[in-house]
Amino acid sequence: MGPPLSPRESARFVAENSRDVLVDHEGVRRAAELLLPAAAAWRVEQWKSLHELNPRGADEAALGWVFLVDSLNFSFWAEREDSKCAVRYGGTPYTGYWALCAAVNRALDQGIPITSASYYATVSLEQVRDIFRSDTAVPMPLMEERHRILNETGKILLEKFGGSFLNCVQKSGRSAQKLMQLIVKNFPSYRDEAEFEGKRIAFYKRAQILVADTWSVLEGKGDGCFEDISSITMFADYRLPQILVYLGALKYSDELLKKLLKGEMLLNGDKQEVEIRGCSIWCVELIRDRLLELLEEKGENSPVEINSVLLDYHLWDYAREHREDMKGVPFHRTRCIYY
Ligand SMILES: Nc1nc2c(c(CN[C@H]3C=C[C@H](O)[C@@H]3O)cn2[C@@H]2O[C@H](COP(=O)(O)O)[C@@H](O)[C@H]2O)c(=O)[nH]1
Repeated sequence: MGPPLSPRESARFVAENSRDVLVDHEGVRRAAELLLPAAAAWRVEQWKSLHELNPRGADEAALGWVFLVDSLNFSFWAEREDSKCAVRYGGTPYTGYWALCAAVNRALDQGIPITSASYYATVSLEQVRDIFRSDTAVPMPLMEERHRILNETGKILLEKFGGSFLNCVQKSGRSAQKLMQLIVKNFPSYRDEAEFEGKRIAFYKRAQILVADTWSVLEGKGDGCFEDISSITMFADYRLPQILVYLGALKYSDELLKKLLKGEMLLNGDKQEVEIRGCSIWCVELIRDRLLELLEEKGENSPVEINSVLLDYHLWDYAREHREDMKGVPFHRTRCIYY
């Protein structure tokens, strides 16, 4: 089997052959109109200014933080919405993805060098359980997998990149695509691939968000000045499909919706799981295209930066802020290390 299709081509192929998930083109246009006012204000600097747990710096340590966090950036959803893992940091309880960031910052404050490859390459399961411990009775999911990934990833970073993700970034020669390929080639836990209708496809969600967070922590400057950042697609997680359905840009068949409302699990790689993820990526590509058209029509001359990364970030934050309103729309439950 040859190399997989790129995430964008994989998304197009899935959307063209999907049966249980549909991109609603009228919904795409409405979503773009709804997002247009906010889109004019999107800036790469918001990754820091809007999120207090993200690193302030743009140095090697900040890159080490991003690499560690994105190596563990998966599967935070709780079996029951009313009892979930939470990590208190600076007096605030954080849940989901933010619980991971809070636990990393808590460890660093306690003098545990959790972002150093020489540490996490040999960290023990007991130490990992303690570092990522929840302040509720519900632990963070997939703790054993997180431990295995820390050891595997740390060892590879030491062997191939001198223990520094900055070295990996510098090998990419300011190309987002080259950095993504370096990541999936060298780090097995990032190989988010599948088979669909006889073709090998790839969504590379964690590799793409790692490239995006690298671009963001470096504020699009120096080693992070990727001239092809616009070629990175949205990150196919379990939150974005939920908000795309909520906005009416994505539609599920009655059969699939019934399954999700019952809370049935989908296996990573299942046909319906691939359709949800692939159609979500394609849907965001189309919303991005429509936003660019609308800005063109408006003759918007302010230096607006519209790409799928900033659109994804905004939709993800929007989903977090509108959790209550979105309660009626189910997210798909898949337990895996890829998203
Ligand atoms: N598509 C997309 N998926 C994202 C993120 C983020 C956070 N990204 C950084 C970028 C902006 C902020 O500044 C953050 O620093 C996490 N996730 C995914 O969501 C899920 C966790 O959800 P919940 O259980 O509700 O916390 C899980 O699969 C996680 O991998 C994103 O931005 N886009």
